[in-house]
Amino acid sequence: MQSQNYMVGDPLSLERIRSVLVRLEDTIIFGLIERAQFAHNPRMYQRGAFKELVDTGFEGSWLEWFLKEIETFHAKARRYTSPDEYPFTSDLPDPVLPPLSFPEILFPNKINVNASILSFYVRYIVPRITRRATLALATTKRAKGIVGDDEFEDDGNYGSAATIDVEVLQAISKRVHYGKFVSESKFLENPAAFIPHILKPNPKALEDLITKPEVERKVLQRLQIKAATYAQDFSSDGSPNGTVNGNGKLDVDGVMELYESYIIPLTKEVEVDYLLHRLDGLSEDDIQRLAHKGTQSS
Ligand SMILES: C=C(O[C@@H]1C=C(C(=O)O)C=C[C@H]1O)C(=O)O
Repeated sequence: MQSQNYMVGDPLSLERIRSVLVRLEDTIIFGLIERAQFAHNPRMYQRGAFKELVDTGFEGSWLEWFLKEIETFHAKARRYTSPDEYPFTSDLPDPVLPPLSFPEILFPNKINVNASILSFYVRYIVPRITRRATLALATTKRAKGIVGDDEFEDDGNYGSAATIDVEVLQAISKRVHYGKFVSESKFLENPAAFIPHILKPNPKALEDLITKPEVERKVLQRLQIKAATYAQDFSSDGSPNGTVNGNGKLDVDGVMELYESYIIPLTKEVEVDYLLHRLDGLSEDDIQRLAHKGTQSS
């Protein structure tokens, strides 16, 4: 499985890299709209809750089992040989296809923050964006005289909801790990600015160098407009009919929180971690050449 994203144009053009991040906003927002159509279904995220049904000995959650099964197949199709694809599952099988020759764009690294992504998605994002569907379900069940709070958050759509969860998680993972391309681009633009804080590790100084407040402000401004627009319902002639009491297909504030509290900070964490290891294994001469190169690639 080959991602063409970074294979077209200058792979380290910051403008082109950012355009991929912008496009992933749509993928993530529409995935959240789809997930918001189902109830929270907390059982899906409880480790061991389905262990008598899934693989013997698998101690993970329903969602983690879905990830393992889907990523096992995708690994055989060489999805994770691409430098912009990162699995949530460890110990995946080797590809059945011969390796593709990817251009060596990123400095060799083993950064994978998917465990953090899975944690914040399950603990904070799913409960938040499924509130409306969960409330509607509880109202319906109460009207039918069904009692038992734990039932109120469960519509039984474990397969559909997990399928969408995997798609959203893969899009968030790609977006966050694209921070490596951002970092490589910024590093090669001005290696001398970064090298002192790598040789004498200073994560704060590196974070200050990669942080672009104006870019972040525009990301959040664009997201708010996109989420509010996509959250609307549209009448049969295509005209937007807004939202009812601010309730559209999606919790717009939830999307903003996802980016402001999780996606952007984690992207910057990836950028800084990538930079901290950017000189690993290089000789003094290599580093000196980099320090004097400026905007040429190393
Ligand atoms: C991704 C970049 O690096 C940082 C992270 C950003 C983000 O996650 O949206 C935006 C700007 C920077 O603070 C970038 O410069 O485009």
